[in-house]
Amino acid sequence: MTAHMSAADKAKYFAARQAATYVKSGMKVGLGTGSTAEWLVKCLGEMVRDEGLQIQGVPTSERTGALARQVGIKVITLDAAQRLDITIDGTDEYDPDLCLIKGGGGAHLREKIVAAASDRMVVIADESKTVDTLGAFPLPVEVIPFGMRTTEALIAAALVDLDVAARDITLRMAGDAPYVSDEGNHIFDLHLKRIGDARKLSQALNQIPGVVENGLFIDICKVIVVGHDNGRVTVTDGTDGGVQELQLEMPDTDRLFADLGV
Ligand SMILES: O=C(CO)[C@H](O)[C@H](O)COP(=O)(O)O
Repeated sequence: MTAHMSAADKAKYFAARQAATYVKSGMKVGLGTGSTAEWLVKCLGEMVRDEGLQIQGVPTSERTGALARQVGIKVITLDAAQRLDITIDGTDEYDPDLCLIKGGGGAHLREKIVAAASDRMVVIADESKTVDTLGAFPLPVEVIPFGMRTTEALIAAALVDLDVAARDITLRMAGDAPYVSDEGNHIFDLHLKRIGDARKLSQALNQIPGVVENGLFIDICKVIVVGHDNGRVTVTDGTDGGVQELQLEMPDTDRLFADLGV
């Protein structure tokens, strides 16, 4: 049977494969969460197995930790690592200034803590994640369960004074129950359609008691690696604005799936 890889999967895989080249032996690496980051973890696992790459990984979620161990990456805690050389993670949106919305996978709290502890955050994505202005993707806001409806009311009140195009708030669900993050919290998704001032919004949200962290990543991502399904990869360096275009070889999907165990 021929292994099938969707166009989106190919794009994510190429971004991950290129970003994996930044990882060198001896590094402490933050491992992101989501379907794009999973390709990265699999690529790094293959490098550990086949090339003797020696790294220590700090996962940003329980599910990424489980996958990292499964593919042979040594997993340590953030406190054991203290400082990381690099974090590679996916995103839900990125704008021309490399500001992000993350948290579609419900892991933005740990993702932001890990990214902030890293010398460099590299984001991997496919083209569908690019936007001129953030906000089409609902902005996740993690809140503690205690008094969460009161916190929601404070969020709604704060939004009135902010430059956004819509103000709907929904509680993220997992089946019939509120979604629970790895930290035991819940998530409100803010349907804003367009965020006029992401920095101001982020600061306003994080000042509300009960809010733990929002999904806006501002001035954190340094490099974005965007994959295309034909193997083209665009690397944008946010520090100097440099753009590099690369062409990676198409994988033999049967061999790739066997190698990466997908
Ligand atoms: O922020 C995230 C998880 O909290 C993910 O990076 C984001 O949701 C992108 O996921 P995917 O790579 O599956 O599109």
